[in-house]
Amino acid sequence: MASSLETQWICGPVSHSKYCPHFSHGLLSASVLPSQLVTQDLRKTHRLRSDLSLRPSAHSKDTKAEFNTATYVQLNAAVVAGNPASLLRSYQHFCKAESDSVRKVDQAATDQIVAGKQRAVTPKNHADARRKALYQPRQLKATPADKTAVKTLVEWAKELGGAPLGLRLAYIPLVVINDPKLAEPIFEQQKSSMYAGLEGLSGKEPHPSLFTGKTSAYYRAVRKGVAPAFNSSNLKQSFGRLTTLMQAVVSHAGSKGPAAPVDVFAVAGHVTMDAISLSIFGQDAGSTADLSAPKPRYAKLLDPAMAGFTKTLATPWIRKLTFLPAMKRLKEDVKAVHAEHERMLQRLRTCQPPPASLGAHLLALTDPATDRPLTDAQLCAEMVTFFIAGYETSASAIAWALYLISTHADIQQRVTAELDAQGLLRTPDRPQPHRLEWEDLSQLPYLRNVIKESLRLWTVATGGTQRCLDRPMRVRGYDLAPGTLVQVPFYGVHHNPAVWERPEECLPDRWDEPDAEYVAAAKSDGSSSEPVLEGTQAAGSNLGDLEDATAAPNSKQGPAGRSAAARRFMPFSYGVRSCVGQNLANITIMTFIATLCSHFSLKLAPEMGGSYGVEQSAVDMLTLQPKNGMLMHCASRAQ
Ligand code: HEM
Repeated sequence: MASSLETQWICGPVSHSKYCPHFSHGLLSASVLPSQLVTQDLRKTHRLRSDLSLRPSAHSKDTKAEFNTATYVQLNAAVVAGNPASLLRSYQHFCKAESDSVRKVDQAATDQIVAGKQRAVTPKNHADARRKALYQPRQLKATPADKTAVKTLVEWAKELGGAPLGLRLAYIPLVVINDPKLAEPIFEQQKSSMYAGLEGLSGKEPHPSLFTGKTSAYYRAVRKGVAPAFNSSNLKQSFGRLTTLMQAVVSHAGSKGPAAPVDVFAVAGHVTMDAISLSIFGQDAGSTADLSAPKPRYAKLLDPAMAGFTKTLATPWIRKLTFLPAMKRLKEDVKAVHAEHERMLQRLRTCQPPPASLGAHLLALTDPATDRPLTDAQLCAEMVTFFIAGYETSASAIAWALYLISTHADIQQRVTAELDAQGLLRTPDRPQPHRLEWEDLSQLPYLRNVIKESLRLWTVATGGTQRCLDRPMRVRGYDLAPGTLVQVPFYGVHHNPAVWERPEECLPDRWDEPDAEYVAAAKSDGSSSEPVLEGTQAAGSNLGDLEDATAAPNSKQGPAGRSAAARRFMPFSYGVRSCVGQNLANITIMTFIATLCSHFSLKLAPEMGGSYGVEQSAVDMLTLQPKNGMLMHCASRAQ
């Protein structure tokens, strides 16, 4: 007998509404997660921590009532990820932040005593100063309902590997699932209405795009029409120009010398912007010509408008309240970006992009409703989508992979050895290695493994996908009603200890295992003896005859001989609405990293604050980005 999820909701009524700039947290903290819930998480993670025999914090008694904003954000992320390991890591960040701020207070007191001002340092003053440093005060009180809620949340997270978690989004049930087996049929459901919140960004006349729209006849026509632009033979045609862009990166890093750090995230942003421009127009956008600029010109316009839209995704109506200074600013940002989109559209209509390009495929599309070419509004929405979906995501993926390489000497050494074997490594004896060629890409399996491991550990699309159920579904004995929102956070899936061995460790060799992208049969079958899903159709593509550039990596077939295996690796999502640009992304990431590592040895700059500093600076703005860039010292291999 199924229990009704309605009686099992882990959250009490929404009692807190804190605006939070991070999408997946913003989504929740704006309307779902009572702050008390998070407070209680802290208490609970104490237990998790001691379960795992970690040293208790000196301040553990104080954490029950107050904590700082950074921790709040971190823990929200962990809750969304629904994963005990991630909760734990967040808590460790919290303890480290705590001890850093307290250490500063202690140091100041010591300095005063040394300077002969010991009378100013009374025990009370000192205790007050420590307390103030510990918490940017946020008084939070937990209700009994919250306590029960958190117990359920953490117990579920721990025992079920995080799936499913029930929350409420503005009183609409939201279920978070990070068990790949349970998540599989969710990918057949329509995207939630949240995506439509991005639609005003492309132009004055908003139109659903490949990314934001529901799976409709129009959607299918567009996907079918653009997918061939991302197949190997078409991408191969612009590969030479991509490697030319990379020569500019090599010159830029070389000109800095080993002493001055290079922000590889910013540089990658220039390259990915040009790569998408190349793909659409057959010409780059000139971004790579000025790699010292912090951002490409278009990104300077797009990023503030995108950030404003992201923050208001769950509440798009708020954008109309232009008497609010933030909304007035957003209106101006959007106006500027619309003007730029207008220019880009004119360029697309007049530049005659090469036949293999994405632009040519876009211009050839027809709307099945009218049987006519796309209107300006439609074309603009599609064109802009590719920049929004592809530019920053690919740059972040490059930055995270380079971060792993630069902080793991053994990994960097193996990447280098592989490049050397291909004659791609610059050495004193080989000052001019051969330029990366298309055929080289398939000869770098270890680098490919490193990139996959990085996409898993540093899942760019952290929050994953959000779908809306169009029919009743039963998930692990819980009945979900039509209209329930279901979120599959890819970060949570990729860190789920129920389906990954040592999920928090960077182990590129795991990808050498056969079927590494799928849940091991024993685990997926053994995780639950009850039927986990009922009332769902068998998993299968809705795309019919669609020629999908991503068909192979997202095949629903699973590994040979195990057609029902669930896919656990989904950096580009899964199934019908998976990333159409993933081939371009993979090629750009691989080309960037192979070229940079061929010419330079990489070391994370001390300014980043080591791994701790990097992890602390990761922000989730729809995608996981290194907020402070990714500074690296690039030492030429020619010396
Ligand atoms: C590392 C880089 C990238 C990552 C991690 C990534 C990830 C994703 C994910 C997770 C989705 C599904 C989103 C959802 O369901 O909410 C998606 C969709 C999409 N991506 Fe990417 N993406 C990347 C690069 C690109 C590039 C380079 C392009 C094109 C230039 C692109 C174009 C798209 C489009 C158009 C969609 C919507 C597809 C559909 O619904 O049919 N992406 N991407």
